[in-house]
Amino acid sequence: MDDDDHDHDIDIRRRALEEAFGESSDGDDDEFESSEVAEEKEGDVRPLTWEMVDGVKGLWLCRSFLCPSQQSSLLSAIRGEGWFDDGCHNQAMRFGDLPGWAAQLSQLVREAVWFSDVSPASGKELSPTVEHGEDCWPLPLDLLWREPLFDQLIANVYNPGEGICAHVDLMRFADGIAIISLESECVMHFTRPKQGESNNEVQGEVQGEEGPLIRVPVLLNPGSLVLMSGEARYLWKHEINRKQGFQFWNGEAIHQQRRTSVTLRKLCK
Ligand SMILES: O=C(O)CCC(=O)C(=O)O
Ligand SMILES: [Fe+2]
Repeated sequence: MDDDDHDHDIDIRRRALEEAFGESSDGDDDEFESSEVAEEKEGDVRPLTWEMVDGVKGLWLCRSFLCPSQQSSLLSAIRGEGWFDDGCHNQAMRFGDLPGWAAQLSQLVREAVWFSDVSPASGKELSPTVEHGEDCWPLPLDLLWREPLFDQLIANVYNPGEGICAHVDLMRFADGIAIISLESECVMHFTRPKQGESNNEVQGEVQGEEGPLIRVPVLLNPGSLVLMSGEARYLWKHEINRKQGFQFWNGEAIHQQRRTSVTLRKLCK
């Protein structure tokens, strides 16, 4: 991509971000936005860098997906739904037409993929352009351009110590799943049985109940976006174990606080 193309792309992305987070003309309370975000728009557009997670094909992480003010706006929008007001519920699901803020979030996911930079850390310093293969996109393009991109959301609130057991998301959901993390950071583990291909690319091996497992930890910082497709979505289980003694990153225990996440998926036809 030459400099002109790059500037043009940044321009498009800036406009897209303005549309998603800009001053609301219809006064819809449903939307999430903030004046800080509006100020940020005047300045540089933050580069959205994507990392391919080593060893887990189809797993991508964008650590800088939402800046702090966007994270606060999103949290306020979620709280504004009143789903968790009674203190008894820690999960809410919506199908079909998503609230305005979730539709905007979906749009931001699409833009984050379309205007992505693949991380040099992954050893593949590529900007995805048409001449590169599908593997260079954080989400395969047929999924990226489906309509709607997502029609189901789950908001989860986890208190310290609470997580989610190892699972593959239900087959009623199509390929291409997004997870946005807010508040406390945490480590999500991806696991799959050791037998099979691509064993030489793995970061860790442990003994699971069903035999040896390949285990790949991923740090989900607040504001990060995870995308799972293909093998990451269908062959690997994901899990967050926040019980005492399980949340470590680089040898250090993670200080746990409340964590909120939004998972966006599409129902199969
Ligand atoms: O809360 C998360 O980060 C993951 C949620 C999840 O995996 C699910 O709801 O299927
Ligand atoms: Fe899941």
